[in-house]
Amino acid sequence: MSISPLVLRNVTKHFGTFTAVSDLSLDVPEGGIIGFLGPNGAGKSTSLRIALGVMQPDAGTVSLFGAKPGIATLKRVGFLPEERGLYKKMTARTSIEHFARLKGMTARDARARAIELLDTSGLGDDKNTRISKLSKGMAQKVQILSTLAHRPDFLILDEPFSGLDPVNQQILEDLVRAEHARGATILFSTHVMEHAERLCDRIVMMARGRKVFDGTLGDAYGALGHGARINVETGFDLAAALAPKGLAAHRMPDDGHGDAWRISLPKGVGAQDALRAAIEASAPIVGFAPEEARLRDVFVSLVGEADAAALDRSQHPEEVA
Ligand SMILES: Nc1ncnc2c1ncn2[C@@H]1O[C@H](COP(=O)(O)OP(=O)(O)OP(=O)(O)O)[C@@H](O)[C@H]1O
Repeated sequence: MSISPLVLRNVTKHFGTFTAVSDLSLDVPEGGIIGFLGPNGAGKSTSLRIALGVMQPDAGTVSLFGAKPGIATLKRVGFLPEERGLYKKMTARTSIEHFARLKGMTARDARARAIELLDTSGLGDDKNTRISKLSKGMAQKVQILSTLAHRPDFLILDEPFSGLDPVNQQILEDLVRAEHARGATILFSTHVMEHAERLCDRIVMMARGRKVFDGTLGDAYGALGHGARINVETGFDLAAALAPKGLAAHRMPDDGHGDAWRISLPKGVGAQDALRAAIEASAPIVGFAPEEARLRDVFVSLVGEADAAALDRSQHPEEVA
């Protein structure tokens, strides 16, 4: 039987009186590609640091490839920390070589691997450019390539997509898929649901230090089922109006047409039934659309609109006044 790359059991971490991670248990199976989701401050980075032994938990246990995190097990891991950092005087190529050699690759293999990775990631022309002369996004790509240069069995990436433009996010998604196809197990944190929807076979959702969901994408969508979006005139409480009819409604981000609500449809109930129920409840309807479940909706249904709004602010920090 294969050993799980990572098992956390009942991990808790306090900073003073604040609980950053609360009773987290997590199993990362070999060959999985797992998205660790949640808004800023949910406890994702702290959990990943604990997983790597960078930080000790106040309670609970960590098992990395069946042992406490240590030199031997960490060689099998590639870790992209949230705080990015490369030596400014090194070039793109020598940076990757440097990290690959730290993980035990020979000088020759590290050099060949660095060149191959830079060529396939659109940085072939910048092999010999110093880090200080690269754009922020390019430097981030170099750091990601440094993380996976030694062909680790387990890649842990903390917010790998943040700071990259859409083209480079796509390149990174392809790279993650290629690493997964090579056989690597992947755990990455993100507050952008779409990356998880496209890449993951399993997701773990965090909010305020607690795990609120752990399962496959199918489980996540199944938990919510199909839905309908109903917009009503501002101020009308659709949740209260539909509750007596056995339908749950959650507030969605405003889309410019009154207040938007998502109705979760139980098995056997169609979107038209929800519309009929809203009409019967005298809801002042201004818009209606049947909807497939999205991960964000799952998150809203689990943690409520307030925490989901925190997730949106994490995705669009520039929109926060
Ligand atoms: N060393 C520390 N000392 C005090 N508080 C900390 C420390 N590290 C993290 N925290 C707090 O713990 C909470 C969880 O932080 P963490 O970085 O794990 O969240 P996250 O989900 O990774 O979010 P982000 O994407 O913003 O990093 C936050 O409120 C943060 O301010």
